Amino acid sequence: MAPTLNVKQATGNQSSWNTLLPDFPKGPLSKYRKKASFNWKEMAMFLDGEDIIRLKNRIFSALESDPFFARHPGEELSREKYQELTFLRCKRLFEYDFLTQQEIMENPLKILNLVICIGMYDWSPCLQFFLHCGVFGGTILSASKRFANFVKKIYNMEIFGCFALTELSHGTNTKGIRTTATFDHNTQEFIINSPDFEAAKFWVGNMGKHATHAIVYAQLYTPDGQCQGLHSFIVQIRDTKTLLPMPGVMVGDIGKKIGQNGLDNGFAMFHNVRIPKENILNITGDVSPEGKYSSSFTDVKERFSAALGSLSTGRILITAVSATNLKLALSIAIRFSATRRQFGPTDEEEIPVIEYQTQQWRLLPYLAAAYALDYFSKSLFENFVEFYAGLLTKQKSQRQADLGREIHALSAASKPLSSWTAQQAAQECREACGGHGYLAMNRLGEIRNDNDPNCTYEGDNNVLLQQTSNYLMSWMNCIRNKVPFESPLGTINFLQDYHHIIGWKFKANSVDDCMDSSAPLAAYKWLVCYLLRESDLKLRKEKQSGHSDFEAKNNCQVYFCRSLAIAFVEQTVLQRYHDYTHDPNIPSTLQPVLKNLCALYGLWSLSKHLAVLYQGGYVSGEQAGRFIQNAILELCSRLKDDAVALVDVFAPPDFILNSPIGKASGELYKNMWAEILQGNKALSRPSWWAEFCINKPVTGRLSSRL
Ligand SMILES: CCCCCCC/C=C/C(=O)SCCNC(=O)CCNC(=O)[C@H](O)C(C)(C)COP(=O)(O)OP(=O)(O)OC[C@H]1O[C@@H](n2cnc3c(N)ncnc32)[C@H](O)[C@@H]1OP(=O)(O)O
Ligand SMILES: Cc1cc2nc3c(=O)[nH]c(=O)nc-3n(C[C@H](O)[C@H](O)[C@H](O)COP(=O)(O)OP(=O)(O)OC[C@H]3O[C@@H](n4cnc5c(N)ncnc54)[C@H](O)[C@@H]3O)c2cc1C
Repeated sequence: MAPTLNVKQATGNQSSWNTLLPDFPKGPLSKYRKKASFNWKEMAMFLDGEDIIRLKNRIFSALESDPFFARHPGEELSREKYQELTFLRCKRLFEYDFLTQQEIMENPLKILNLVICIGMYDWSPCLQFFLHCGVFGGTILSASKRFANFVKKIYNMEIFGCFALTELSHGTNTKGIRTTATFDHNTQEFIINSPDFEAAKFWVGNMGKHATHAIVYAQLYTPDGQCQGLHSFIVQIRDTKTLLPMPGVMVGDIGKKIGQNGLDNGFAMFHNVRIPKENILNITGDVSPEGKYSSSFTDVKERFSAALGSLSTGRILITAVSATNLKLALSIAIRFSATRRQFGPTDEEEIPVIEYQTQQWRLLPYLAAAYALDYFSKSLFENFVEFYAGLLTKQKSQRQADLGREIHALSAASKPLSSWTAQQAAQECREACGGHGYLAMNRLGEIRNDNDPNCTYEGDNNVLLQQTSNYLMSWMNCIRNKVPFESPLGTINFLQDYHHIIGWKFKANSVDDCMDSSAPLAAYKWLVCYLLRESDLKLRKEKQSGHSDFEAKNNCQVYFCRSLAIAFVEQTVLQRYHDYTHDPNIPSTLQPVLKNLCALYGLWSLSKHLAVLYQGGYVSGEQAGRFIQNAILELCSRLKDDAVALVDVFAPPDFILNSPIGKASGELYKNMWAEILQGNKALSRPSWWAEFCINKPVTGRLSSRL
């Protein structure tokens, strides 16, 4: 396995911890904080390092003291007001300019932390800012030097951008995109057209109300009438002085969504919109003044991959964004569970609900997942930084191409894993907080609804998983013929041992044998090899029985390729986290709890595949399954007293978390009560009081109309 994030952080000393990480107020959570097996400040310093903690503190305290970011408890904003406020907040982010180019160059992980910190406050301004600077700006920046003028205008907000790939009738199927860009060599322009309303660009973030420019994906037509496939173009859609639509552009807002309503998602139709020739993003191809098409990619498939390459950035970030939502939801639910008391062994004493086995089993595996996925998303981001550096320097090596494929395969499965885990966790956390979890002020509904589109945008989860299984299946020939192979990040290297691994059996003879992550890791390696073999066999059988490639692939998804992609990415996340937590350089004060988290994540994830493990003969007998289940319960019980400290490590300050039941003091009732009474109309008589008091209904008056 290629090196990932190293165990490199110095934890500093007690006094530096106290300066950067102030103590929490004393209160009902103190009891659990005292019981923790480790010091949460040491863990935070170890995981993030001093530099990142300083950055986080800088961002959080700027937002907290800025009136534009003030919270308004009890107030309900209209969608229009929320969109306006989101834009004002986005402008403030420009004014803060939290990261210099120098800082980004020195430590690119700071960008990820910037996204996470702003998103922890609210995803709407975060996405608005990132879609403009990162997706719109980043795509243009990596295209070629000829866009320097655009780049300047992007980063001083002279223009505002969006990324327009999806259309009303096509999203996932990018080959089906129907917007056209026809080159007119007489005027040296491209003419952009939407053939009909079903080809209108749709769902595009920032397009609804305010973006002035869009990266528009369209089928490129050269004057010889040839379609050269999907390419992207910079198209001005609104006047920068008036925000009115440009001639030939019909642009608008798609309406209220389930979440993220500060963000204006929009549609646009183009009618003979002319743009200069230079506005083609010449990443995969270009057109000469005479209208001749050229591309550095001879292979059409390779050109298509490169045209969609920028989508991997979003998928990697969404892996981290979802892990962040997981952390937010858990911070609230675990602090609540450690302070909420119901029932008890005696009539006198009620116990915190976290003491119940079911509550532990419902929450603590997600806590373990939060740690594992957080680590994975950061390590994948670091892999991506290497790839992006290659793109900027126009690397054309085989390694660069292989790295792009591997990162695509990993991010196409890590986005589904992370977004689904966060989605399920947000619901579990909501229920784990009982009725109070359903009160909007406690934020679990917002977290759940804002996380939801992570499962869909930047590629639907179920379809993306097919990309990962295609990648894995592509090694089958090498495996069959025993041809050596490896990948730049080494994530598939273990498949060289396929013929040996496929014969492995579950070795644990006791619960104790399962308590280290090496046990689930071995099982995962077998599971991936088994599912690979079964998927390959199934595909070949489907083809032999006369099905077309399309039908055969379609018939191999459920229980085969889909499970393969999920098992592979879980295995990869676990492998990386296992290597990390078992590194001898981890401080001895932190290693035991980190190892417990890793083992719990591995066993809990694996337990969802128990049926296949039995079906394929890796485990047999009643005992094996019982060992795994009992090990999960034992790890939950061991982690129970560490849980509050483990969320203290990643929970943002109260102002950012914005949940009375999740506040660091643990005074859940006082905090909720205070917020309820702040609601601006909580105690007032309703404006429609007379409808009850004066205008009484005449019972049965309308029955004759039925
Ligand atoms: C802070 C967080 C940011 C959040 C931003 C939120 C805002 C949201 C924005 C958006 O949603 S923008 C729109 C996003 N849209 C999509 O992601 C579309 C999803 N669909 C696709 O990406 C693709 O069409 C597909 C489903 C991946 C592939 O479809 P298709 O079946 O037509 O092609 P294939 O034959 O499978 O692929 C051909 C070839 O290309 C390779 N490839 C595809 N994508 C990539 C990529 N990104 N990078 C590298 N390579 C790629 C694919 O693996 C095939 O290669 P081979 O297998 O032939 O080697
Ligand atoms: C909040 C939000 C913001 C967005 N922002 C942007 C943006 O800024 N720019 C932009 O261009 N787009 C944006 N999108 C669009 C987004 O990228 C698409 O919605 C996404 O790619 C999924 O495409 P779709 O909606 O067409 O789904 P569809 O492809 O129609 O999927 C519908 C269902 O069919 C299933 N399905 C489809 N194909 C297959 C298959 N081959 N095999 C099995 N099942 C299949 C899917 O799993 C899914 O369940 C945004 C979407 C949302 C929700």
